[in-house]
Amino acid sequence: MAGIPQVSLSSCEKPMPVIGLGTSSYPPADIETTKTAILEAIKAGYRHFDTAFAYGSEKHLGEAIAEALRLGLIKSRDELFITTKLWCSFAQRDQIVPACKMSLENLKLDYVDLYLIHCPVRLSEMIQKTPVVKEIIHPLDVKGVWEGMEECKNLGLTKAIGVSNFSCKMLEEVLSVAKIPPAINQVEMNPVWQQKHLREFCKTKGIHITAYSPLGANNTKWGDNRIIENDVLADIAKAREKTTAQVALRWVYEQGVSLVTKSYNKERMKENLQIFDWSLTGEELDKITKLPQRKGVTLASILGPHDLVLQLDAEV
Ligand SMILES: NC(=O)C1=CN([C@@H]2O[C@H](COP(=O)(O)OP(=O)(O)OC[C@H]3O[C@@H](n4cnc5c(N)ncnc54)[C@H](OP(=O)(O)O)[C@@H]3O)[C@@H](O)[C@H]2O)C=CC1
Ligand SMILES: O=C[C@H](O)[C@@H](O)[C@@H](O)[C@H](O)C(=O)O
Repeated sequence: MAGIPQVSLSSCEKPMPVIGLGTSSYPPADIETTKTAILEAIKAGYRHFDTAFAYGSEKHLGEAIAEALRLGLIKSRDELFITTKLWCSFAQRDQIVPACKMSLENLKLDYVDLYLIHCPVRLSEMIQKTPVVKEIIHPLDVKGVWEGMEECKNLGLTKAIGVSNFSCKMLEEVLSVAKIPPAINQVEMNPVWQQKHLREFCKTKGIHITAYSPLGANNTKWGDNRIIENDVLADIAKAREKTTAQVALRWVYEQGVSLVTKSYNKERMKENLQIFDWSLTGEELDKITKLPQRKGVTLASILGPHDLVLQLDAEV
């Protein structure tokens, strides 16, 4: 296996491996399954893990890290790049540092490498089960929330801060108040949702993009088989003796972004790492660029089709 390339982020001294293992599983996996998968992933070479308060996988990941250290799979926690996310129910100035500390407690870590605002809305109730009723959805107080995120970084609770599911418009708002600009915007991106406009915008602002659901989140309630069963990708895969998943992941990587993809299957997680010692031809890239575009994960499909949510979806 070729080594995993790394990318440097703004305002962060630690580089990030360009591929990370996602830990949002459907249906939510139990602790043993998750721990076993993460340990297998570490053995396979993964060093970057993506979790969120909302996934309920922080504790599982924390236990897996502790076990990996006990087993000597890694010598130090510093060898890992760990991302977690501020849930919308804690998206208020004075709740952010405590929410970050709660995640660190779940993870049994002193710091995370990256802390992201999960979604550009605030929920006025502690709720993890979605969709939610419209009365509890509110616009984000961008200034207050970003100050809270900056405080997390200044306190050393996280090495870098960023956002997720933010449009160009929302990013402009963050940039207009930020002392520390967001290092990352984590968004859905794959061959059928290529995010050209957002990518161009982020490039000019020095914000790195991480692609989530690069395989279209097949077999989850928020995704489908539009990538895994895409004929164009399948034809390229056949001709190149790769899998459709590898073609999709390689395409994402070749766009200069990083990616987080989830597999708890030992063979598939290894398969997903085998994308760094070959490349797509100009003709193959061209065919993929021309694929019809359709957003898969909308905020409305998660939070419910409420006015504010639909408005935010329309901005992306
Ligand atoms: N910030 C945000 O709002 C969001 C962030 N994320 C993050 O991104 C991560 C990845 O995105 P996710 O939505 O999980 O979707 P992915 O596109 O990574 O797809 C995951 C699904 O694909 C399957 N799979 C994995 N590898 C292969 C393969 N080689 N061939 C066929 N099927 C495969 C997995 O099943 P199996 O395990 O059985 O292999 C799983 O069902 C999440 O886990 C989460 O950490 C995701 C959504 C939103
Ligand atoms: O309800 C569905 C799931 O929890 C979904 O909201 C999350 O997995 C989200 O897509 C994410 O990963 O950030």
